Amino acid sequence: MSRLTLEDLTLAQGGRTVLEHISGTFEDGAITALVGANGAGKSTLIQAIMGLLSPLSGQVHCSMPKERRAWLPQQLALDLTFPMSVEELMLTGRWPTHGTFKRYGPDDYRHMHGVMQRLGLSGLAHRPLGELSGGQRQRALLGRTLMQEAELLLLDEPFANVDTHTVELLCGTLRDIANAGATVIVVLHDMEQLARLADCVMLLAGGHAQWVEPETLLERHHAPARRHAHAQAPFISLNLPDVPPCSTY
Ligand SMILES: Nc1ncnc2c1ncn2[C@@H]1O[C@H](COP(=O)(O)OP(=O)(O)OP(=O)(O)O)[C@@H](O)[C@H]1O
Repeated sequence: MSRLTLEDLTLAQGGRTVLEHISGTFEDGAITALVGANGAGKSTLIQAIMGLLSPLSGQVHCSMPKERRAWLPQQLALDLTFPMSVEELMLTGRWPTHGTFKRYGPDDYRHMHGVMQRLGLSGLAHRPLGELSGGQRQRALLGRTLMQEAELLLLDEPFANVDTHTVELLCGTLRDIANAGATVIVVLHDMEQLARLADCVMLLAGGHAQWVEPETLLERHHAPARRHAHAQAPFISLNLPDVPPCSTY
């Protein structure tokens, strides 16, 4: 089953077309890796899926309610001078359903404490966001989406600048979120993480999208590495002219 479909989307930024004829269906419960070089249009596509950017043509069909859609932007895009604690950030996850000015009830706090425990944040509830490490901050941001009970989760490079323990925790939590039926789309640059997480891959290049199986991408990536054993690159190679399309799309 799918609650998110892209139909022949053309998207522009600043009057310039960035992506053309983008189509595809995102299955419930699947994790899709969104892959592409800098400037390929990954954030642009995310903005369109979130309803923050109107397409020039085509449509995003999304049947998840707006309050159940969550977007984790790149960490660099966040204002860390904003005076907010981990607990306050987590509780903002309740705003879409709960409203900004209503008092939080015992259920909200119970849920929050469970999420904090799961993400190893229990000792950091009152720490200002500006005093967190990259990994702690990313856990707090994911915690916010768990508070929101997101059914559509879009993450832009969630593993950038985070420690290995946090990568483990985030990967496990994202899989749990998907197993619970959510649609998860993650912008990834790292092959190891792609191998571990992705059920399918949407590759953006030259203004177009191609659906590929993760295994195909990994085989292509590792083939040159076998020939040049000392030159194995950790990041995704995007020179993939003949990648066959993903069979499920
Ligand atoms: N607000 C904007 N106004 C004008 N052009 C923009 C704007 N935002 C993005 N662009 C341009 O649109 C293109 C796609 O940008 P986008 O941020 O979607 O790429 P990306 O794949 O997410 O890149 P990165 O990996 O660097 O985050 C780029 O050429 C970028 O310069």
